[in-house]
Amino acid sequence: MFCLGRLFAIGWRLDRRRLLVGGGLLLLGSVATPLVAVGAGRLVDAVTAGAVGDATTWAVVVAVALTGELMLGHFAHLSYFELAELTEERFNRDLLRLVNGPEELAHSDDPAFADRVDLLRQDVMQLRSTVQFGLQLGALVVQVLLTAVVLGAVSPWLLALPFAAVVPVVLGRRAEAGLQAVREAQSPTTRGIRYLRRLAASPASQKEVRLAGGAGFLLDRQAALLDAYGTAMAAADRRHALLRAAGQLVFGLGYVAAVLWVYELARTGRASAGAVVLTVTLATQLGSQMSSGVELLGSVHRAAAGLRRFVTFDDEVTRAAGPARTGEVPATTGDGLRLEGVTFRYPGADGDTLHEVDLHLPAGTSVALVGENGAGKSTLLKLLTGLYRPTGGRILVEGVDLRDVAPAAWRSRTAALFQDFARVELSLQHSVGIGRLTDVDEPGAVTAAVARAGATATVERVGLDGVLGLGYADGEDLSGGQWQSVGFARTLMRTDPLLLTLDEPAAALDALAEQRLVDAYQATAAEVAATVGGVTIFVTHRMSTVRLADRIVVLDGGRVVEQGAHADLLAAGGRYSALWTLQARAYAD
Ligand SMILES: Nc1ncnc2c1ncn2[C@@H]1O[C@H](COP(=O)(O)OP(=O)(O)OP(=O)(O)O)[C@@H](O)[C@H]1O
Repeated sequence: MFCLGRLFAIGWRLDRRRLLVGGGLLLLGSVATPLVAVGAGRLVDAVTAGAVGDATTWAVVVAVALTGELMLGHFAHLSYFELAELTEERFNRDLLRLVNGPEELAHSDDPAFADRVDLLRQDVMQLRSTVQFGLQLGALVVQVLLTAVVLGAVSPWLLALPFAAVVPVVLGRRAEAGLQAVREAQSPTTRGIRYLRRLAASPASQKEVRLAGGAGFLLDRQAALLDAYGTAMAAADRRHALLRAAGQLVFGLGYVAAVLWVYELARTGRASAGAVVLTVTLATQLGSQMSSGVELLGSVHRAAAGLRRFVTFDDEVTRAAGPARTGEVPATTGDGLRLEGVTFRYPGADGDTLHEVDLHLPAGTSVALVGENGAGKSTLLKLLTGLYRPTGGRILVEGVDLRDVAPAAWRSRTAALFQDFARVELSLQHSVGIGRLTDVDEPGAVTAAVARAGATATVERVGLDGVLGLGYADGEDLSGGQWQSVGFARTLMRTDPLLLTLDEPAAALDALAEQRLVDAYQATAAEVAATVGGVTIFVTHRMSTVRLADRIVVLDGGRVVEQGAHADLLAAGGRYSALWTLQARAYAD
């Protein structure tokens, strides 16, 4: 009832006219159903008595009631279909808000979070029609009450039949709850099945799957998961079916008793033939009403569970966000960035990825971050850009703890190109422009960023209005390197960042494009250092680029093992020197 109350309130706010029209039409329709039974009974009595006039009247009543029942349901459907669309849109918006709600990204690494979002997506589809189900349920209750009144008028004993109809409804509801619990417990398996399907069918992975002849392997894994899912659901379905059958048996026995009883009344002259027809019709209608009731209650029950998940999720997101942080980003950058004993562990991970990192990056410094695969370079950037919070230690911006700064304020002063940069399949103007939303529709700003990123050739080919990618439109697909240049241009939309980070931004670029990128990076680094004292961090394995930085930081196993200028680190003869010599030798050979 909590669910229906809230959904009706939502429906009322979304479109009260449609809610009232849909509800009104269904209510009228609900009167029509028992009227058909009453009319049929009276018709039989009129025919047996030879009263042609009465028979005609009741025949018309039955015909009108039958037509009305069908038509009203049809018109009601038009109203609540529109309402369902609005409801779905509202919950989708809510879901997007909640998924993006937590200020940090830590939740998105939690598999349980993905499970929940998956379930919520399914819930939206359930919730969209719940107002309709609620209205139909209401109409059904009115029908059953009217049926009870009419049956009671024939014989008070017949009132037992509506009660017998409640048994299957209750048992069906219990069965549905059990089924739902099993479905939820199977969520990781269904997620796995969906993932394998995507892996086998997505254009990105299909090439490798095909070359490796891996389709069979993936199909086998999928079959194993489907098997596990099928076994769990089949057992639950059996229990569900047994409970429902038990309920229907109770009603069936009640039905037989009611028919025998009214037959007995008629045989002993205490009821007319019309009363027998009336009772049999009502009892039959009650049977189908009961089935609809079980279905509708099941749907409402599922929607209630979904709505509860939404409410709990909302509470948790709000709680996780903690009190709103309103601190300003310090205006000047003399001290720059400091990391003090920064430790970080991914949610659910067994160990720390970063250990007690101490770093001071004065304002205006250009930094190259070096280290083997898995050393923690990207993780450090995620912490610095405020996407994750350190699990220990603190990050200071101009002496202000990042924890006290409003996340949105800090993000608005950072610009980043991540290793797994997004391929934003919008028009080139928007794909780049969303790097700074205030200028998203400014062709001048986008053209300038594109030029600095060295992606002018892409604009010439596609045009600013040309859609990138083939995801949903007949757009222009780009090569990996071109996508990366577009991502770089997006990053450069922010012209005054206090922190600019590029994580292996040249991984997909050809030698010429890489050189252009390095030049653009250096120019930007110098510019932001001079104008706002911005710190720039470049992650790369290319030592010729690394040497250009003011400061080189070497990470190993999540620890800073060396830092300093190129010449000092070479002279120190440590890890950096070894890496340098290795690459230099490779080039010399
Ligand atoms: N979302 C995540 N959840 C759990 N562990 C993660 C996650 N992302 C990274 N890790 C782990 O953290 C460690 C550091 O990863 P990170 O991506 O920071 O390394 P990296 O130095 O950038 O490596 P590369 O040079 O390969 O890009 C790795 O062991 C990785 O498995």
